[in-house]
Amino acid sequence: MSEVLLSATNLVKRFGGLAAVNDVSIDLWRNRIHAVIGPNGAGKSTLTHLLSGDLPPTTGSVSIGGKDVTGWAPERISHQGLGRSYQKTNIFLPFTVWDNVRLAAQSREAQSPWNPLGWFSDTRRVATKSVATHARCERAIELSGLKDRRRAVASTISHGEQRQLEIAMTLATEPQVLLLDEPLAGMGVAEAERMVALLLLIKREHAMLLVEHDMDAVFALADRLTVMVNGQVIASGTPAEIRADAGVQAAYLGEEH
Ligand SMILES: Nc1ncnc2c1ncn2[C@@H]1O[C@H](COP(=O)(O)OP(=O)(O)OP(=O)(O)O)[C@@H](O)[C@H]1O
Repeated sequence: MSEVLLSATNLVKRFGGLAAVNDVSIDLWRNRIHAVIGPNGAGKSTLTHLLSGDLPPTTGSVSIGGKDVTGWAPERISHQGLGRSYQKTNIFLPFTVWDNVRLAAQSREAQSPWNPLGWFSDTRRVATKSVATHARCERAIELSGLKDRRRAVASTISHGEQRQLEIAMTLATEPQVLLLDEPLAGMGVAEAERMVALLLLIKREHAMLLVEHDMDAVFALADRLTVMVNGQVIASGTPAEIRADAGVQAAYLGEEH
């Protein structure tokens, strides 16, 4: 059954005189992908930072699972059920796929701030203690399609597999809501197709916000779209509604979509 897992209301983020996000409201539903599109500088990344707690909003509110999380720190919001991937990779390249996922899973349990190098020396002891962590890692790796690559060192896997690994690391924290910032960036056609299939699989159990410039992927994936320009929402609706919106065509999409 579909339900709203994250609700953002009238979010505003000002940087000095610039309103990078200007009165944006968005609901994320379980089993639905909500894509946010718009030209460079539209405010898409800033919006995801507001939802994850990486930036506090100037005004407006965010709730997750019905709980008001406005102004909470990112770690606390993560514990409330939000997972996010970043445009800039968080992968530790000298470590294996499995170790990266395990570190991400353990970040969920740690009391101290995120310090992966410190934890790494301790991982063997923690892993044997924590059957639940192990199971979470197994599931995240399997779901993200990396089962056969678990022992590979992250620096040796392909770019597309590294993006799958980021998804696995996010899933290992068992989020209800996923914020994905350009998961297809830099991918070739075959890698992009694999990632689209993966995201369709993952969405069944999650609410997902997708920021992505690859419009073929966006229109293949999104159940709803929000179009931002200069910090403001100029349109929001189904893919068919967005395709037919003359204002969106003029401002962003052009003729091909
Ligand atoms: N920390 C900051 N301080 C000042 N201005 C900022 C800051 N972060 C973002 N901005 C500005 O806010 C606006 C929105 O930026 P944002 O990165 O959210 O856009 P975007 O839609 O994600 O762009 P892109 O598609 O290029 O990633 C831009 O004008 C940007 O320069």
